[in-house]
Order: sequence, then structure tokens, then C-alpha cells
Amino acid sequence: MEIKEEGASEEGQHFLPTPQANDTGDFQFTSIQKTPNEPQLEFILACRGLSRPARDRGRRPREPNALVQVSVAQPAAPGPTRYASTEVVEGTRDPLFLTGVTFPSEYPIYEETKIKLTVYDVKDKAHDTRSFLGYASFTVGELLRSKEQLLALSLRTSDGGKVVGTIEVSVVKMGEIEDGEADHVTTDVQGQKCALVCECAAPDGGSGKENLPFLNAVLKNPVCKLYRFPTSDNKWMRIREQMSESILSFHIPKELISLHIKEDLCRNQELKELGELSPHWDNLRKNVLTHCDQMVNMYQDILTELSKETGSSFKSSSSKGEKTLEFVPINLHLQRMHVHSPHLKDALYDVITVGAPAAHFQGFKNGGLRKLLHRFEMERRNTGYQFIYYSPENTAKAKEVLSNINQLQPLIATHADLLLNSASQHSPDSLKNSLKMLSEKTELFVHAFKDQLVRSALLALYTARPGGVPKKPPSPKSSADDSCPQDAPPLVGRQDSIPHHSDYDEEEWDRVWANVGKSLNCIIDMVDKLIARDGASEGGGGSSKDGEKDASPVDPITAHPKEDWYEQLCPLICALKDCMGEVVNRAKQSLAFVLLQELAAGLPQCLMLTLRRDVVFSQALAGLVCGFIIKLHTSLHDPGFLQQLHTVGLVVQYEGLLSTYSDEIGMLEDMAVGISDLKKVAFKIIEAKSNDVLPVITGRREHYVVEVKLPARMFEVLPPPVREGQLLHVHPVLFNVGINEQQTLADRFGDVSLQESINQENFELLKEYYAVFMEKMPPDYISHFQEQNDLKGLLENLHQNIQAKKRKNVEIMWLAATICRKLNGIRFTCCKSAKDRTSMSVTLEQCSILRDEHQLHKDFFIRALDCMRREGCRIENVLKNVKCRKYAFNMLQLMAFPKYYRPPEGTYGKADT
Ligand SMILES: O=P(O)(O)O[C@H]1[C@H](O)[C@@H](O)[C@H](O)[C@H](O)[C@@H]1OP(=O)(O)O
Repeated sequence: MEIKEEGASEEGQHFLPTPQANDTGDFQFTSIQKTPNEPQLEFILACRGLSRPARDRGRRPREPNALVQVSVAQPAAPGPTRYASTEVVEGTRDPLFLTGVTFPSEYPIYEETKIKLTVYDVKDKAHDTRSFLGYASFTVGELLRSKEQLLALSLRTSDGGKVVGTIEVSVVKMGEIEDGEADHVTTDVQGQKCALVCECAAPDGGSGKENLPFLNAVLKNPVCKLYRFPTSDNKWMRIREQMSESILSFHIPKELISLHIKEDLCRNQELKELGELSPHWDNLRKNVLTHCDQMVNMYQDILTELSKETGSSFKSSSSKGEKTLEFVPINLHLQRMHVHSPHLKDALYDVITVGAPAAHFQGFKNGGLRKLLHRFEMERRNTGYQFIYYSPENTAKAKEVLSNINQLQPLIATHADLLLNSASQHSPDSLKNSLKMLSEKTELFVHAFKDQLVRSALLALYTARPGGVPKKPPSPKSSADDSCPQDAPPLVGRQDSIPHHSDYDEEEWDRVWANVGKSLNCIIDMVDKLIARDGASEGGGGSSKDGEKDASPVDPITAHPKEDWYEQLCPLICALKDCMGEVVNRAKQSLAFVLLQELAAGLPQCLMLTLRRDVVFSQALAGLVCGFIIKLHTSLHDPGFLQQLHTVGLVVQYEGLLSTYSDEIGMLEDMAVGISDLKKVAFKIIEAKSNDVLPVITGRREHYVVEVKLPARMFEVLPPPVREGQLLHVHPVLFNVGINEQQTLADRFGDVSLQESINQENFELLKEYYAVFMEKMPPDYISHFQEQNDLKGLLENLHQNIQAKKRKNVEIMWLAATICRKLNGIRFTCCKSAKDRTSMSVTLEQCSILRDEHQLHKDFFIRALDCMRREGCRIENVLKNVKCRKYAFNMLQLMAFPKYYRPPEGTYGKADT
């Protein structure tokens, strides 16, 4: 029988657990014993004595090119579902397959579950033309109960008559020592001889397995693959590849959009509360508010739409242009390789794969953020006399001061009330403590306004009021008046305080502002006096330990009647609050006016640019939070890592594969800004108080804090500064090397300067991080790193490669990734969709790691690469994105790719992306 399975025939078939597989109706089935969070069952396959395929007319008989297809039939479910497939082993009757089968812990599998193995002979790999050879089947229970958990089954023809060979199924136990166990089958595939010895070291106890349930709350729909590859000393290493989606793909964008809405509503309110403006400015404000309100409505609509996507954890590459999903990262996954090799500790290698953060809905006709922001700034500088130009730093400063005010004012009010509370309880200790807190916060408050920007903005606002003309020169500075505000001239009333034309007095602000400090000083003086007098009266009058008065006589000279502290302090606290209110009112208005100018001068582009930046940032942040949480969970037991986390922060390295040609230039420009904006993010680890472990974001556009929750038992192992809420920083770096045919065009006829400058700038950032790392990490930690890895040499090598300006210099990516791994950082790989080029790159990275760190037999490097690309997680990634198991490359594209980025025959072709 010959089954012609051209590539497209597999469309729509998938290898993931299906809901149908889960559906066992009312029957009770026997669960199999398993370690929590470990795969439930893993086995490897080999065939012996396969019959030769029927001879083609005029051709010599040949040995089979065998492939095994694995199907699963659930008890009580209608028929078998295709689950996995091995690679093709060419030209042998005794094929030994490197690709195994694994059932992740979530997969419904029972002793009664039936597994069918169908062996095909593949005549033409490129077109996947295969013919049926034979099949065998068994139940999971039979396999588990078999001697040494190994079954040797006869392969029969479809009518069940003729035996066409044997298939061996043997259970794999990752992590169990199978010392000395040897399988003397030898492979004779394309001259690769290898004695198969299954021998594994004990698993790494510190791999943080107990953290997995927690991680599973974030990671979803894992796809697992298993391989065995020979090492250079002819032993087996076992590789488990896992690819998981994350619910953070949707959760982070929702959190972020809610924050943007809050921030923008607050700003709109501040603009409304700017007070009376001259007609020119009033019209501008109306216009700005109309646009800003529309923007908020749009964010609200997007949030509503996203909120409907409950439980979603994946946005496919084909949805990248959808408006309602534009904040969601494309095709975000954790790509994990778990290596279990003889004599070495188990090792995990994680890469987050995600589509380049970019604004696909807005498009790239005019370029991406890097260019657009620069152009916008240039234009704004030249808007002429109408507007005062505030640099991006100044507008950022205005937003920061506004945000500080909004946070500090209520805090100070609370501390002031606590002070009064302590006063009414007449408790000296509590009074002192409350005063300390109040002083600290008030000092921060006063400090927040020590900025020339507030002063100049006040003047600008004054000129924008009806009839506002600055009065020159300002009156000379009066000598410092340190007396309490009660003694000073009465403070100016709130609304009337807005300076009108001729009465603008530049020093008025200094006085209003200084009044806050003076009010605080008065409170401090008063508290000191009250405590001193109280001490004196207590000392004189004597008081017993429990506060009751002694019966001893009172000294009539030193003793005061017990004062009412509340009454003494209340007016001073009211004065402080009034002064603060006055400062807040003025400062808020002036800074809101800075924002009004920024908006008015650039409408509507500035709002579109903000949207674009928000969209790109949201995609980048979702990936980062996912990477951070995974890194934290897998490294929690490493004290060195924890120290690094809070002393120097983590490097986050992005590998970009975008070309500097056509639309991808714009994507790269977006991506570069999105990644650089991640510097504004800090992480804080808090103890989870409920089952809700999803991270929470606070802050505003210029500064975000992501709170990551850990359950108590994990939280306890953190170093004290981290437990106390120290902010943890990340250091993002991006290195891009275009590899496809578009890059060939850019290299020959276009412009590669964007890629060159990104790589150069980011090299400087990486170097800075390395310097801080060397300076701050303890010498023993560094020498351990140094000896093993010679980081300095790697950095120099990276620098030389960047300087060399060679075409498609993929060495840059390998070096940057290696440095990141050695620095214990978080790795990302991105192309437009994280589907095709990314898959080539991560599989190459995985196999290179196996070769360089785990002694993968050098003759098996290409086979391992082909196995992973043909049957591994990444082809499943393609399938889930475009419903077709083909990488979207054509021959022409492949010819342009660097050699090791080309997928194996039959795995690529036209796909409707
Ligand atoms: O995952 P990508 O490499 O960005 O996918 C590309 C692919 O490289 C290219 O050959 C193909 O023509 C498509 O443009 C793919 O991008 P899609 O975003 O359309 O999947």
C-alpha cells in the first residue's frame, strides 16, 4: 500500500492533547503512577529486521527509510489520534530512532490507553511520499508491567497476517541511574556506528522541581518532545524539549492598559483643572482634551475586548495585524531544553521566543519608533513661537513630579493625622515615631519641587492666563524668613492665588514652597517642647511604671499641668496641610501646563506615537515578565543568582533576526525602542497571600514596578533586601543579524546602518553591565565565572565581530547568547513571527549547546538538528500558528540563509501565513 502524503495533507492535524482525548465519559480508568510534574510516560523506539520495501520497477532493491508514527486511542474514545512521529532513519532494516515519545503530566493517559505504532517507508523525503510497512499496538499497562519495561512487538501488515519486522518500545526514566545497562544494538546509519549504552546520572536536586506547580499557573499547553543522542564517548544523552504558552501574554497587556487608562484619565483631569486660560490656550486645551478623551475611549474598548479573552495564552502569527490584539505579544513561548547527560549534572536551557515587539496594526510605511520619535522631536523643536519647547527629559520630569505629588500628598496627610492621633493619646514614643515619618515624607515632598522646571512652568502658565504678562524684574529676594507661617504674612488663598497680569511675583512661589518646610519645623519645635515639658513634669511629679501618678509631692516650680498635646499641635498640622495644598495646587497646574504644551504642539502625532510606544512596550513587557518569572523560579535555589539579582540585576539579551529591508526596518525600529524602554521596569518580589499568583503592575509610563508573587516557602529563601521589597533591575540588550533573502538585498543594495548602530550601542550597554557585574559580585563568584568562561575574551570577540561589519555575521548572535548564558541572564529570540527563522535559530542554539557543553557526538550534530526541526516542538509551533506543518520558506529564501539555518528537506514550503 502506498500513501501519498504531500506536505499539505497534514494540515490541520495536530499532536497536542485534544479535548477528545480527555473525554473518558463515565468510565473509571487506571491512572498510572507518576512523579508530580514529571512526564507520565516516555519511551524510545527501535525496529529490527524490517522487510525491504517492494522494489520499484527497474530499480535495485533497497533498504527501508523508516519512520514510526505514534497514535493514541483513549479507552471509550472513538479512534486513535495521531500523537507523535519519529524522524526518518535512512537505509537500514534496523533503525534506531533518536526521537522518542513523551506524555507530559497534563496529558490524559491510563493503563488502558492504547498506543498504535505504524511504520512507514519514506521514498521521497522532500515530498514526504511514504508507503505503509507494518503496525503494532500495545496498552500503556502492558508496557509498564513488561519485564524491564521493554516490549518487543511484531510488526504486521494491515490485514494482520504477515510479520514484517519487530519494533522495540522501551520506557525511559529521566533521572534514574541505569548504571551499566547496555543495549548492544548498533546503528549503521550512514556510517554512524554507535554502541548504545543507557547510563544516566542522578537528577540535579536543585532544579527547583517543587516550584513547578507555581510555574504551571503561568505556563500553559506544553508540547513535549524527547530525544536521545549519542555523546562523543558513545553513551546516550537524553533531551527533553518543551514549549509552553503563557497566560502572561494576555495578563500583562490587560494590566498595562488599565494603568494607561488611569494615568491618562488623571492627566485629562489635571488639564481640565488648569483653571482659566486665555482664549488661544483655552481652544488648544479643548482640542487636546477631545483627542485625549478619544484615546482613553480607545484604550477602554481594547481592554473590554481583551477581557473577553479569558484564559487565552497565545496570539498566533496570523493575528498580528488585529487591532484588538495589538498589545498582545505574537507567538510568545518558553522554549526549554532539559539535558540529561552521563556524568554531568542535569541542565536546563531556556529561551523565550516571541515575535519582534512591533506595531503591526499601525504598519511600517513611515518607519518604526526609533525613526518616528526622532523625527517628531525635531519637528516639535521647530514649532515656532507659539509653544515653549520642553525637551523629552523635561516632559518626563513634569510627569514624574506630578506623580510624586499625587503619591506624597495623601501620604503626608495620613502621617499628619497619625501624629495628631499620637498627640491625643499623649504618647511620647508614638509621637516621636509619627513625627519621624511625617518629616521624612515632607522632606521628600519639598525636595520634589526643587526644580527649575516648576519655576519656569509657573511663569509660562502665568503668561497663558487671561491678560497674563510677566512683570520684570522680580523683586529682590528678601532675607530668609524662618519664622513659623502663623507669624508670616497670611498665606495666599487657593483660587485667588493664581497670579494675574501685573501682580506676578516670581518669588511668591519660593515663599509658598518654603512655607511647607517652615510649617514642618514649627511642628518639630512644638513636639520637642511638648516632650521636654512632659518629661520635666513627669520627672518633677514622678510617675510609676504603669503611668499612674506617685503620691510623692510635686515640685511647684518645674511642674506643668498635663498639657493637651492635640490642641497644641492641631493648628500647626492644619497649617502644614494648607501650605501643602497651596504648593500642590500651583505645581500641579504648572506641570499640567507643560504637558498641555507638549500635546498641543504635536497633535495628533504625539498621541499616535504614544499609542505605538505603548503597544510595542506592552508586547515587550509581557515577554520580559514571563522570562523573569521563569528565571526566578528555576534559579531560586542558587544563592549566587539571588545575590546577583539584587546587587547588579539581570541582563536580558534579545537576539533579533529581522532584516534591515522593507517593512522589517520599521519592525526593528519599533523593537529597539520597545526593548530599550524595558529599562524603565523594576521588579519587586512579594509574598503571595492567596492563590492568585499573577503579577501586578504599578507605576506610570516612565517607571513601572512589576510585583511578582511567591508563596511563603519560596519567599523565605530570598535574601533579606529582596524580601524587604528592594527593586530589582533588568538590563536589556538587543543584537540583530538579518539572515534571509531580504537581508541579502539590504547588504548589497540597501542600508545596514540601523543594525550596525543597534549592535554597537547595545554592545556598550552589555560592556557596562559586565563592568558593574565584575565590580559588585564577590571575587569567588567572579573567578568561578572567569575561569570557566573567559567572559572578557567573549566580549572582545563580540566587539570585533560587530566592528568587522561582515554580512550575515551570525557569530554575533552566538557570542551574545553565550555571554548572556554565562552571565546568568534571560535569553530571547525574535523574528517577525517567532515561527520560522526563530525556530531555525533556537534549534541550532540547542544543538550547539549539546555539542559544546554536553559532548554531543560530532557526527550526530546535523541529525540532531534535523530531528528537532522535523519532529520537535518548533514544527508544532508552526502548526499552531498557521495550521500547516511547514516552515514558510522557499528554495530561494533558503539559499540566502546561512548554512545551519536551513531546515531539512520536506519540512518547508509554501504556507499561507
Ligand atoms: O517567523 P518568521 O521567520 O518571521 O516568518 C516569516 C518567514 O521567515 C518568511 O519566509 C515568510 O515569507 C513569512 O513572511 C513569515 O512571516 P509571517 O509573519 O508571515 O509568518
